[in-house]
Amino acid sequence: MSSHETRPCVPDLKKERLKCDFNVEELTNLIDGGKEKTALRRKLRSVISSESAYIDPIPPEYMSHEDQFSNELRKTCHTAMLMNKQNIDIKTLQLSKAYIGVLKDGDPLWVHYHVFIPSITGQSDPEQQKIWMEKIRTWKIFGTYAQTELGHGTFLRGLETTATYDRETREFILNSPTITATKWWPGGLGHTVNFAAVMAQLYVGGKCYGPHMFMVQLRDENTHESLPGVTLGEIGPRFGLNTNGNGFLRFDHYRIPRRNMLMKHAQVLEDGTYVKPSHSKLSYGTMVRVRVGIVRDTCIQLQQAVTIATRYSAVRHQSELIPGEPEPQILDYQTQQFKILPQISSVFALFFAANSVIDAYYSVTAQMDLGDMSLLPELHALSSGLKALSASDASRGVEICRLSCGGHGYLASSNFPRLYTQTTCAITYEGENTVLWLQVARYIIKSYRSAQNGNNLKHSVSYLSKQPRPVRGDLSNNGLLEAFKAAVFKLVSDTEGRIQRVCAKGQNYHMAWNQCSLQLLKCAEAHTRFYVCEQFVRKVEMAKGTENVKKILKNLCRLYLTHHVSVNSGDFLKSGSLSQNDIAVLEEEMCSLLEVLRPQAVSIVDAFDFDDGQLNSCLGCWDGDVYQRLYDEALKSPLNKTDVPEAYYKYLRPLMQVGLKSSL
Ligand SMILES: CCCCC/C=C\C/C=C\C/C=C\CCC(=O)SCCNC(=O)CCNC(=O)[C@H](O)C(C)(C)COP(=O)(O)OP(=O)(O)OC[C@H]1O[C@@H](n2cnc3c(N)ncnc32)[C@H](O)[C@@H]1OP(=O)(O)O
Ligand SMILES: Cc1cc2nc3c(=O)[nH]c(=O)nc-3n(C[C@H](O)[C@H](O)[C@H](O)COP(=O)(O)OP(=O)(O)OC[C@H]3O[C@@H](n4cnc5c(N)ncnc54)[C@H](O)[C@@H]3O)c2cc1C
Repeated sequence: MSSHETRPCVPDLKKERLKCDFNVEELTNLIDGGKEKTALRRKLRSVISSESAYIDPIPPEYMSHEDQFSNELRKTCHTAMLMNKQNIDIKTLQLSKAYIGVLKDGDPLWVHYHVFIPSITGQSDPEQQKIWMEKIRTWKIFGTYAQTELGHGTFLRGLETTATYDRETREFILNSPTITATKWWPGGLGHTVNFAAVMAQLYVGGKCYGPHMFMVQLRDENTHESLPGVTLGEIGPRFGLNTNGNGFLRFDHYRIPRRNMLMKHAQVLEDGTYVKPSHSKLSYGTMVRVRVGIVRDTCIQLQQAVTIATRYSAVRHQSELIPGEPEPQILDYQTQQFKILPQISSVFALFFAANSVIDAYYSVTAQMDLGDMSLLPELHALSSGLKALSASDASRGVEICRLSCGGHGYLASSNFPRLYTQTTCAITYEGENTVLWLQVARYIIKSYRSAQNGNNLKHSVSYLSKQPRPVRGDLSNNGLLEAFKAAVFKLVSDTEGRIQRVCAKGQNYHMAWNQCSLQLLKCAEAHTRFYVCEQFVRKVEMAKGTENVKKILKNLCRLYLTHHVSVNSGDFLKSGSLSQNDIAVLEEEMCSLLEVLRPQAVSIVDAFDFDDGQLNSCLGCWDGDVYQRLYDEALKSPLNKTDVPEAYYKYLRPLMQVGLKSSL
């Protein structure tokens, strides 16, 4: 039973919480990664929530662009100070969910912590790390990751910023030769950071060696003024995340010492000798790491959205289910359950997938540190696929949750607009999704061809070694996983065959690839979906705990499988791995799972254990007092300060006084 049950809430939510048939705390512990982690998160949360510095003076929606930025910078700097004072590692805070809700619409130091620091630790040699990390630790250096330019974000070989080695002075000269070479987007670049890890084309002795990373000071450490040869600014309001301080940067023949090239993997020696890395894509390592982290971040954003939608759906009553009877909770409508419960199952699918890709990341990078690069392509494909799938599933999920709350979901005070802009931008940043899907497809097609040539495949693509033969009519979890394999195999073999046919007609391979790219996208998504399903099934099989928690996990897993079979039924039918009758049986099972899970829905989202401050939503509060909160929040609008606004006297009254001249 829920440990929160005694806290006051509206009768609808009380009734829901009384239906709970599992240990909510146990599920919370599972999601946190153990009892100790739950305790640590709550301890951190109590530190955070007792800080008056985190209270916004007015709702940020009513602040100017400048004030919003300043307010969030104030809070993020306060956090650094606070963690220092409390002797808490800031990374521990950020990796627990405790910090959620403090920063409302971005964090000017997010890229510093999550992209810049990993670049320094992952791309510089031990001596460089020692110097820079000490300055980072003592807050002398705040940095960003400056890669994207006005002209190119995706195609890194097309970047135009140059870093030319001057053997005489032993310096690199950074230059932005064109307008399109302007660095554009890096978080915090505008007015926050004083350093950047800059991706630039390395030139030595007139030869281009491709994109490499450089540590570049941009602002004076004392005055914070931009240094001569550096032009900086902010890029203006965005769709969301308006306080991330995204900026632009131009170099005018700006000189940095030779040792400011990040030299863990490649080096330029004093005499200009270029020492190449053991793998040409090692300088892209930061992106792999950040993509892995995005799976977890988007999962947490979806947790917030489903918590809001589920609680609201238990409180909201609308229409009649049975004529003449009282209006039911909207959660009783099957269509509403179908909006929300698959999103809850998605949270768990992403949660298990995030854990497995994080494990894979650490084991592959440990192997790479010993010089074995063989698993890098697998890690690249896995991290790219899971980043793309998690960002698009979470973003779609948040939007479905918003829609499930009707009109009130459209209010800023529901917090859906912010959750949506946070998840949808993850589709774009750190590798645009389509582009990443095509990277996954490249790996799958290459693997499939290798198998066709008699080689044995390993890891996530091993099932492409030979045609899977699922047992007809086996609709168990393992049976469905076999059906998935067969469906993906068919998609991949058909697509590869089509590429070959297009080539046979005289088209070159690259054009054939482009002509088949819609199918390639499908292959990539289906392969990654299969991976997520497999992880879900295996992790639930291995889960320890009480029977009732295991039952919840099993039902959610089954809902995830049946839902995705239903959505992609055409692929299963085409491959012959499932029959029409199988699909019908599974869809019926999916509907009964909605009914089975519905009474537990509120308690499952309670287990995500967000407090009201974190959800920041009138619709998702613990006590369900939705209508009073909506009303109170509306009263905060500056327009409500006066009965008759200034704009009436300026515009509406003169118009009303003139009146219509004719009766047109
Ligand atoms: C309320 C509080 C909220 C707080 C804030 C919340 C959120 C945060 C907000 C903002 C976001 C923050 C950060 C975002 C940071 C960024 O976006 S940084 C910029 C990221 N940019 C990208 O990701 C660029 C995408 N492009 C690429 O990754 C590559 O260029 C490419 C498209 C993959 C292709 O590269 P290219 O050099 O052209 O390679 P090519 O196509 O020639 O392929 C060669 C082979 O290399 C393989 N490969 C490519 N990448 C990698 C890699 N990373 N690792 C390993 N291998 C790689 C590729 O598959 C090819 O292999 P083959 O064997 O030849 O097939
Ligand atoms: C909120 C936010 C924060 C960011 N933070 C940073 C940061 O801190 N540092 C940084 O360096 N960058 C940052 N970026 C930039 C981000 O990484 C890029 O925007 C992203 O990688 C996409 O690149 P692009 O903008 O050039 O898009 P484009 O590549 O121009 O994409 C436009 C369209 O073209 C399509 N397309 C492009 N190439 C192909 C292809 N090969 N095949 C098929 N279709 C293709 C895409 O699918 C897309 O539909 C940020 C962006 C955002 C939105």
